[in-house]
This record gives sequence, C-alpha cells and structure tokens, in this order.
Amino acid sequence: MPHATIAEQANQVYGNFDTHFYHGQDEVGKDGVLRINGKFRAESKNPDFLPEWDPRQRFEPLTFHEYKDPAFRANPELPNLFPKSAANETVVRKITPKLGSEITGVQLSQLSDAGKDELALLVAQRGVVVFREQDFAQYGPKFATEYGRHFGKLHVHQTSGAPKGHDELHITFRRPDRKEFNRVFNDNTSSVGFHTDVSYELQPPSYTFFSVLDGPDGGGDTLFSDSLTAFERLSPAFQEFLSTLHVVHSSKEQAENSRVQGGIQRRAPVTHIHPLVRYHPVLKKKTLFVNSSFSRRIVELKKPESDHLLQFLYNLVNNTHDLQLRAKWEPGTVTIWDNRRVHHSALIDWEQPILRHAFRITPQGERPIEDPKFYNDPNYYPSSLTLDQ
Ligand SMILES: O=C(O)CCC(=O)C(=O)O
Ligand SMILES: [Fe+2]
Repeated sequence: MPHATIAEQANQVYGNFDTHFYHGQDEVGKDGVLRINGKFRAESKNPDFLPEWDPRQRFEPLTFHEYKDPAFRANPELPNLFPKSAANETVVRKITPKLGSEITGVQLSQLSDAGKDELALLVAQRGVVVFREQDFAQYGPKFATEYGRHFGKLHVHQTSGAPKGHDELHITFRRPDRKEFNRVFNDNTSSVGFHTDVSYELQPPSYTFFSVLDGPDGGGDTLFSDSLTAFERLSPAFQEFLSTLHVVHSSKEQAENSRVQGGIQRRAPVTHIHPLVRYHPVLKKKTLFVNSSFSRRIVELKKPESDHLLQFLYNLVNNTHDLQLRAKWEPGTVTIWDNRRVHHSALIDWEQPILRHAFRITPQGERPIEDPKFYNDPNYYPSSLTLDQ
C-alpha cells in the first residue's frame, strides 16, 4: 500500500508536477547554490540551459505595468511571417479545425520585429502554434530571453530554477531517474495537471514559448485545451451568470510544494482576484479563466457552490476532448501558446530513466479583465490581495 510523503501530499494539493530541487538527491554547492545532481548534469547535452536555485535571491512583488500587445501592431496578412518568396518551403497545417497549427519552413530566430508582431497575432488566433526544425535553442539562453522581451516584460518565477544569469527562463528538468516517475505516480493515477501558467500573478503571461531540448522518443507530449471554445459551448444564460463572477488564484500551494522538497522561494507568495470570464483583447472574445492548479475560490459564492461550479468548469476544460490537442515534440520543436486562451498539461508517460529538459519564456500580458473598458486600467476593480492581508 503506497503512502504519500509530505512532499507528495503538497504536490496533490497543488495538483501539478513542477521540477524542483530535491534535498538529499541534488547538490548544494560550496557557494550555497542548489544544483541538479552532478550525475544527471553530466547527461545533459544542453549545459547552458541547466537550472540552478540560489536561496539568497529575493525579488520584489510584481507591480502593475501597461501591456503593449504586439499583435496590435501586426499586419493581419502576415507578410513578414510568411513572405511570398518562401511560400514553397513553408507548410502550415491545422492540428484541429479551431485550435492549433503546425508549421515547417519558418525559422523563428530569423524573424524581424514585424514578423514577431505577426507571430503574436497568429498565436492568438490559433491558440497553439508548433514550429518544427528550429535552430532557436542553439543561440543559447541570452538570445532566448532577448527574443522573448519583444512580446512583453518577462516573468520571473517564484520558485523555479534558472540558468545562471538568466533568471527569467523557466526550466523543466526531469531527471533520467526512476524516482522522477515514482514521485508522480506513487500516490497518483495520472500525471495530468491542466493549468494556465502562473494565473495567480497580477498580469499572467500572454504568448508563452516552450522548447523541449531533450526528451523521450515519442512521449512527454504536452496537452492543450481551448477555454475560448469551452466558454462558447455554454448556454447564454449560464455564460451571463459566469460573467458576473471573480476567482481567487493563489501561488501559496506551489510555494509550499517547493519548500517541502528543499527548494527556494524567490518572491513572497501572492493571491490575486481575476474575472472568471476573461475578455481577450486581440480576439475580442471571451475565455474561461479558471484552472484546477491555481484557482481556489469564486468570490461571490458560498464555498459549496464555489466548489461545485469550479469542478464543473475544470471538468469541462480538462476532460472535453473536442476542445483539445496533443502537441508532440521532435528535436528542434518550439511551441508557442496564448496563455490567456489555452490551458495545458505536461504528460509523464515514460517509465525508463530518460532525461526531459525544456525551457520556457514567459512574457507577462495585460491584467485579466472582463470588459474591454478596463484594458490596462491601473485602477481596475476588484483589487488584488496579498496573503498577509
Ligand atoms: O512539460 C511540459 O510539457 C509543460 C510544462 C509546463 O506546464 C510549463 O512549463 O509551463
Ligand atoms: Fe505550464
């Protein structure tokens, strides 16, 4: 009979499987910095992207800033992203009719600023775009962060490890070790944990870049679900009711999950209140902005009502296959998603000790709003809360 350790219990409350520093398995350097254990570091083909955790790092709370969405600058014909001269080499394929495109023949690293603006528009329109045969990672972490800055002010994660000197990169490093698999399945039947990234922040990410550097052959796919179509599936009366509601999102459980495994806390945990139905300023449509990893409570409802309604919405987004796609990774794949529109989940479906190493670039977007009149409004109500209030 398996017993959940304290760390596993913390994982379950949070319902998501980040990679953390693991006390007793990883290493503490003479400089006090926490690193992946040397045996696994040696197996990495991408040492520039290895994470480390510096327990002395402390970042100030994130504050409001105006978001300039690059999609608003884009030429809707996308001539810089898909130049006519390259038409024969470029293949664009829909993954599902409404969600996701897969593209070969466009080299992201070579895009002009106008091309990047068009990329943002395409990602908003398709929700998820999978780019094959990219040379992006070869340019290293500095290039990746500078590239990401075009799309917004980069987010620094409260607990995750980052390559030295590149705090804004978010690294996933699943060790080539059976313990990595056991950690997930010892007291669980599934690795699926749908979420939108860091929805607890005042300004959660917009266009999010993810690139798998090393991974299993045919596995470790990423699942995506479209919360825009999810909202459109609901009846008008129910849509109207949901549009009156707000949700508390919290980073406390994720922080606790890091702490119990011996990891770090770079910024104080936060809670923020966001509208349950979010207005997407580029698409001028509404999405369901609620997720099973970070949403905690519907402000306007009593707890049993809130629990019941949240479960219904999680089930809709997490388990409705005709809202979803499965992105497969190949060497050189870069996937970009609109974190305001889609939810995603990692999948841990390999059992052999195989390394999976990825990096994420996470530009912050606008503060979520239910009505366009609040767009970039610093005084938008309801106000945010901090945990100590
Ligand atoms: O590992 C994956 O496939 C996704 C990880 C994830 O959720 C993230 O980095 O935001
Ligand atoms: Fe994520």
